[in-house]
Amino acid sequence: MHFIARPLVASVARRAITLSARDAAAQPSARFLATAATGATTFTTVQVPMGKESVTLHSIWLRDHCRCPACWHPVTKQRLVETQTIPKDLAATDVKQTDAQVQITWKDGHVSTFDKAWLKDHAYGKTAQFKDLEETYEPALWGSEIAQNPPSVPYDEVMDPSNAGLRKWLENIAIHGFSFVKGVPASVEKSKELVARITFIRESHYGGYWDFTPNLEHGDTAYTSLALPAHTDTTYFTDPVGLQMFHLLEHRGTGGESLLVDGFKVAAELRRLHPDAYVTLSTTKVAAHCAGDADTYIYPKPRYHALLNHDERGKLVQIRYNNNDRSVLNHLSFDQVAAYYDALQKWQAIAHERKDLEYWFPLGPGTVVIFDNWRVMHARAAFTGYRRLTGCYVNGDDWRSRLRTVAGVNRKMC
Ligand SMILES: C[N+](C)(C)CCCC[C@H](N)C(=O)O
Ligand SMILES: O=C(O)CCC(=O)C(=O)O
Ligand SMILES: [Fe+2]
Repeated sequence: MHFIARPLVASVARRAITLSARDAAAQPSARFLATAATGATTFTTVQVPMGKESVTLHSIWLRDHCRCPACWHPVTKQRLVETQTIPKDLAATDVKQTDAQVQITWKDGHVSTFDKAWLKDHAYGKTAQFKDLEETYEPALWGSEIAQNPPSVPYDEVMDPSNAGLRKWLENIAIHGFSFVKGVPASVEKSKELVARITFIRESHYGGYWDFTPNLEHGDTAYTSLALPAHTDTTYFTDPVGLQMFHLLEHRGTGGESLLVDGFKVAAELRRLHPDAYVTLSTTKVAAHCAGDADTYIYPKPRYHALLNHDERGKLVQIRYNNNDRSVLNHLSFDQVAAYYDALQKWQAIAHERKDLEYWFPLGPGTVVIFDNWRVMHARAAFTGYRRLTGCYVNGDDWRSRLRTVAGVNRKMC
């Protein structure tokens, strides 16, 4: 009986667990927020002519999005209209259209003029709510084959003020999740100048541009000569760092090779092979900490986060995984703990044991690597001897902003 029941119980339990993991993710507050969002309030609407067709939009939305210079600052692209002053029963006294525009006269005399192209982009309701109108770079997932042609840009091209090389460097990161820069003068100064082509460095309790050896200067295994398994950094920050850059300036000893693994590829494999585990790692939230220094004890707020994180359209946008830095599991139910470890080990079997997903390479003076810490995991082989690794962090928002500006992405989402 015991043996026969086990698979049945396990599968039912797993289904229940998956559901409860989902429930656990949809905390009461999320459920409350969902109902609150549908609270009924009546607003007047305007039938906006769009050529032969028309679209029904709320008057308050139209007035709130008025683009006249008194309502929307033409330079700063900031709203000036005070939304709270817009009456719920605001009525339009006249609506006129030309080929390219629609002009609405409100009963208070204010006139709002909209480009039809803008309205077409942003009119909500019938069409899908979440539109990303700006150019986005589709990730190209990779495995060990990336070694044949790793994304790289020569140093002097990145430093060229034309920004063509900088754009290539940033597009490499957006598409492949990482890029080398070769021919970098082997100094901290020149490495700092290089990263400054993107933007400012993200300071942390590790400092700004770090330059370290295995001397336990900080209470973290990165400051030892131990091997480090594939991970993303700073899972204990509320906002894990966006980029990480390494420039190994000196190593007198053996080992210490670097590894990159495409976390999005690992996630795609997990989804293909173990969809339940993908859901569990997308909905079960765990904690992480940084507590190795006497004067530092960091964990995020809110405290718990999933390993796989998606945007509002369900697109995977962030891997948050560092098994060494994960905190004690004391907030899950008995069954959720089992489901979590089952899913985690399925993730780890792909992330840590699939040679076909590993890209090992040697760092060294002159070779800089930079990677998207929200997507690409990094690791290090154990090493001996004196090893001086330098590098820095960069905020995710700031490197993505720099890419948009050098790529001339239009600002349709303002
Ligand atoms: C990069 N640097 C050596 C400064 C810090 C390393 C921090 C390592 C930490 N366990 C984490 O994963 O975030
Ligand atoms: O020493 C290395 O090559 C990298 C160590 C590491 O993971 C880190 O510093 O974040
Ligand atoms: Fe790391």
